[in-house]
Amino acid sequence: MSERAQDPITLAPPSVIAVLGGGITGLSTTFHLTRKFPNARILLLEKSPRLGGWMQSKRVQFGIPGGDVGTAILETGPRSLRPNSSALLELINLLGLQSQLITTSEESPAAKNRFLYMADNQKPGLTAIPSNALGFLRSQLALTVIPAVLREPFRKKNRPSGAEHDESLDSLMSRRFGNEFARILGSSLVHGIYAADARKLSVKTALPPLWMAENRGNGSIIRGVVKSRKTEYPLVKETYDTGGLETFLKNVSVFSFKDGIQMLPDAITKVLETNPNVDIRTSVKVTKLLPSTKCIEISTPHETITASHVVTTTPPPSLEPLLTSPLPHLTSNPYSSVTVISFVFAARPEVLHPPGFGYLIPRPKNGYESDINPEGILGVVFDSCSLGDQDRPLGQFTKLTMMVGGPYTPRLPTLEDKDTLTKVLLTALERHLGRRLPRPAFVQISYQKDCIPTLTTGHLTRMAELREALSGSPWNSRMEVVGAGIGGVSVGDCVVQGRNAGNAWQEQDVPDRT
Ligand SMILES: C=Cc1c2[nH]c(c1C)Cc1[nH]c(c(CCC(=O)O)c1C)Cc1[nH]c(c(C)c1CCC(=O)O)Cc1[nH]c(c(C)c1C=C)C2
Repeated sequence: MSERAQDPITLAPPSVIAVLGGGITGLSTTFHLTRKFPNARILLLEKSPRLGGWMQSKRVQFGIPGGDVGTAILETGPRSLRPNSSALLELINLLGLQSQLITTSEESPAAKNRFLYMADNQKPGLTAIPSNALGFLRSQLALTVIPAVLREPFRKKNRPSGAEHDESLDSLMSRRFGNEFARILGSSLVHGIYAADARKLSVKTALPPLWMAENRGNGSIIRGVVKSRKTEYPLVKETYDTGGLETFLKNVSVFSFKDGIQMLPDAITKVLETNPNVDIRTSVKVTKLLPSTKCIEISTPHETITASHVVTTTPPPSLEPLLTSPLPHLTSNPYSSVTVISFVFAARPEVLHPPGFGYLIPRPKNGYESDINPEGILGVVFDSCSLGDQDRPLGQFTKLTMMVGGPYTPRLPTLEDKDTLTKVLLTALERHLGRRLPRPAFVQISYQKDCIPTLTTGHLTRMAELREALSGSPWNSRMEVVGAGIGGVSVGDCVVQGRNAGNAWQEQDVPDRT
């Protein structure tokens, strides 16, 4: 592929598009751009040697009693997907991945049973989060949840001045349901999705239905939930080519693929590799982006590439140092780092833990620096319950994953001292599960640095300002900035951003501002 944009005049469709970043957003972007602009040449640049970003699955082998060998898929990033994103289902359909799906039914214990580990309790232990109102009556959480929910509709409207446009999830939950409710349920939810502190997360970005329910209910979330929400949703619905996957996944809670979640980026890569208009380059570090009226020059240590258009999918903080013309708010959001520890035990799951999704640990009463939960454990996923079909021999061993870090500063041995670290974490796991555990047959530890952005209060306003800056000089709408740090952290959010990338270039190009 020639490095010069063939037709870099304004009012022309993109001729050479550079996509920066080869994670799920970059791959989805490239995939959809090839469909949108079949005549454009597309260059995908990734700084690391591999594509797929945080989606990384590995099949490991280990000994099981009787001298046999077991095999299991271990994930270091997202491990399962929810069927609530039409863009994701469409991508799976277009890639022909249906036959590779493994699913967890909504009726299975993995979907129904979720637990909290209440580290602050006098007798700490796992507590089930009830799945219905009746369940709460008998739950340990009854005293926190039931009065809070019953009282909420009668609490005065209390959104404070200064929070008219956004506030943290913790702040909204505390105002409406009380501090304990927010600490226990709000913090756990945010640990499980963002590995972050709910006191920093923008509720309007992360949980817009909650924010809208309060508006609709004239100050009460419960009243808002009960009230019709017809008027808030767009009347025109996008159409997605899902090939009937919605029906196939109708009663499915989560799903993955036979060889793990990495099958998704791998399948996109395979399709792109056969497209003569696509050039994928890994281990290429972009050092500078220089916009002009007609193109954007992309510098790497070895060459300068001229693109008519650019989509950058890398984390916004890593985009900032590349820019010769600054863009606002790229460094506004902090990122969470998580240590992911996968354990495989040569014992059946029902012997080691209750059937279910796993458990989350709420923020300690005295904060993240307190002595409660010194290991900084955010939660543990019982993978065998939802993803056991990936492994052999079926049902004969237990796979679970512990997540550590996020807003905590874990007091733990270093990663280099794997044996001691494993021992400390196993002791904590035994404490949580209230039982002795056998020696693990396999342990994998991986440190995921800056893997999830915390989209902090005011995020949506900042992103509107960023878009505004990109539409003006010198970028003139030639560059789009997308990805988890911009448009949402779920895999569905990343895929939909890739699907929408370049939509503005389709209709018309920007007027010449020279
Ligand atoms: C590395 C740890 C991660 C934690 N959260 C995420 C990662 C990669 C990202 C994430 N997890 C969930 C979502 C929402 C998905 C959606 O709404 O469609 C996101 C963006 C939910 C979730 N949390 C856990 C699981 C198994 C899932 C389902 C999706 C997935 O596989 O990621 C478990 C879990 N994740 C984290 C913790 C601390 C945790 C504990 C039980 C952090």
